[in-house]
Amino acid sequence: MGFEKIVVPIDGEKITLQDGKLQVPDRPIVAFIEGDGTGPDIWAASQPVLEAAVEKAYGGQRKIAWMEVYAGEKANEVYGEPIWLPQETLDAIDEYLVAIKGPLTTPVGGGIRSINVALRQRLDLYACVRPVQYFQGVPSPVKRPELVNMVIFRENTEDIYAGIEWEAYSDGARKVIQFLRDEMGVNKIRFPESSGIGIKPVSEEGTSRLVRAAIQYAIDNNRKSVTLVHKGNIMKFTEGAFMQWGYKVAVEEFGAKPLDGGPWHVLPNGIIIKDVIADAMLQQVLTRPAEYDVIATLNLNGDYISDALAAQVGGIGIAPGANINYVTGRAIFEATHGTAPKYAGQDKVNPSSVILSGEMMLRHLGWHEAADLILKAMERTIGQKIVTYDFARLMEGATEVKCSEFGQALIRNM
Ligand SMILES: NC(=O)C1=CN([C@@H]2O[C@H](COP(=O)(O)OP(=O)(O)OC[C@H]3O[C@@H](n4cnc5c(N)ncnc54)[C@H](OP(=O)(O)O)[C@@H]3O)[C@@H](O)[C@H]2O)C=CC1
Ligand SMILES: O=C(O)CCC(=O)C(=O)O
Ligand SMILES: [Mg+2]
Repeated sequence: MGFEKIVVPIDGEKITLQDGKLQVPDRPIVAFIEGDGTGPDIWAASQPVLEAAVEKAYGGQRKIAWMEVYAGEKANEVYGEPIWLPQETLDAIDEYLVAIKGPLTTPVGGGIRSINVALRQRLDLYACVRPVQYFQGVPSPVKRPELVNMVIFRENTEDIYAGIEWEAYSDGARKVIQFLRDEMGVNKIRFPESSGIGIKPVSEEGTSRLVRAAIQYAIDNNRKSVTLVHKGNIMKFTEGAFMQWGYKVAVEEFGAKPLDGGPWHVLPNGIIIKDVIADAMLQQVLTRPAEYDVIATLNLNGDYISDALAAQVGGIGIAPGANINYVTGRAIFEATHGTAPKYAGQDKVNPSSVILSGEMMLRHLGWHEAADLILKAMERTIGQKIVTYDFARLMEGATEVKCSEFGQALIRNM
C-alpha cells in the first residue's frame, strides 16, 4: 500500500499472521509513534536501547526496520493541518501489525477525544496488558514492594471509554433524559435539567474475549490466579455481568469447577478464578498484594488500577503495557503514563516504561533473548543506583542521570 507521508523502509519485511501465529522475518518492519510532550525525549532514549538489545542478542542477524507513523501534535505538523489520527496511520498499523508508541495528549473537558483510546478501538486491540513487577532497589512507598507481581488485563474497547456522552444542557442530553423518563420510566435522575449523560456499554462478547486472554495468559505463564475485578454490586448489568460472563468463560472454555460451592472456581491445573469488588481490591493490593496475580477487569477500573499498582512498585516511570488483539496479532506497545508535559524537552523523565514496553514487544515477536537483555540491564543499572529524577528524589546515594543517559547506561549494562 502506498502512503502519503509514511515512508516504508525498503530494507524491511512485513510481519504476517499465519494460522494464528506471528511470522517474524529477520528484518521486521515495526511502526512507531514518537508521542507528544515528553514522548520525543523518551523515544530518543528508548530506540537505541531496543536496537542495542537486538544487536547484542543476534549479532546483526536480526534488526528492526523502523517505520515512523504519525499521531497527535506531530501529525498536525507533518500533514500541515489539524489531523490528530491520520487514516494512513491506522492503515499502516493494520497492515504491518506491530507498533510501539509514546504518550499522546488528550485535553480535559472538551476538545478532541483520546487518540490513545481511538487507536485501541479502531484497531480493536481489546486487551490492555500491563504487567506490574518490582525491580530490586527501586524506591517504593510500600514496605514489601517485592510482593507485587501482577498482570492487569484491562478491557480496552468498551465501558464508558466508548465515549458515548452528551454535555449538560445540550439537545442530545435533553433528548436522552426525556427518552429515559418518558419511555423507560426512569425517575431517578436527581437533577434532570442540568445533567450530562454518559453510556456504559459492556457486552458478553467483549468480556469473554478479554477474560479468555487473561486465563490463557495465566495458563501459559504458570500463574496462580485470575481475579475478576468489578463493581457489580452497584452496576449489576455491566460490571456484575462482567463477573458472571467471566466465570462462564472459565467454566465453559477452560473446565473450571466451583471451589467450596463457589463463586470462586478452580481450573483443572489448579489456577484459581476468583472475583473481588473494585474498592475492596484497591485496599487489598496494599494490605495483601501476594493474593493477587493476573487481574481481569473493565476499562475504567483497569485505568485506575494500572496507575495505583504502578505506584506500589516505584511509579509510572517504570510501568509498561501492550494493547493486543490476540486473534489478529495486531499490537501497539505503550507506557501506562501520559505525556508528563511539564518535563517536555528537558531530557529528564524516566524512559523505562517505554523501554519495558519495548521488552514486551520483543517477546511478542518471539525475540526473547533480546528481551532478557533489557531486563538484565534494567536490574543492573538500577542496582548501580543510576536513575532518573523520579527515583533519585526517593533514593539515598543515587546518581541522577538524564533520560538519554539512562538509556546509555542500560546499553553499557547489557
Ligand atoms: N496512553 C497515553 O498516551 C496516555 C496519555 N495521557 C495523557 O497525558 C497527558 C498528561 O496526563 P497526566 O494526567 O499529567 O499524567 P502523566 O502520566 O502524563 O503524568 C503525571 C505524573 O506522573 C509522573 N510521570 C509520568 N511519566 C513519567 C515518566 N516517564 N517518568 C517519571 N515520571 C513520570 C510525573 O510525576 P511528577 O510530577 O511527580 O514528577 C507526572 O507529572 C494528558 O493529556 C493525558 O490525557 C495519560 C495517560 C496515558
Ligand atoms: O488517552 C488518554 O489520554 C488517557 C489514557 C490512559 O490514561 C490510559 O490508557 O491509561
Ligand atoms: Mg491511565
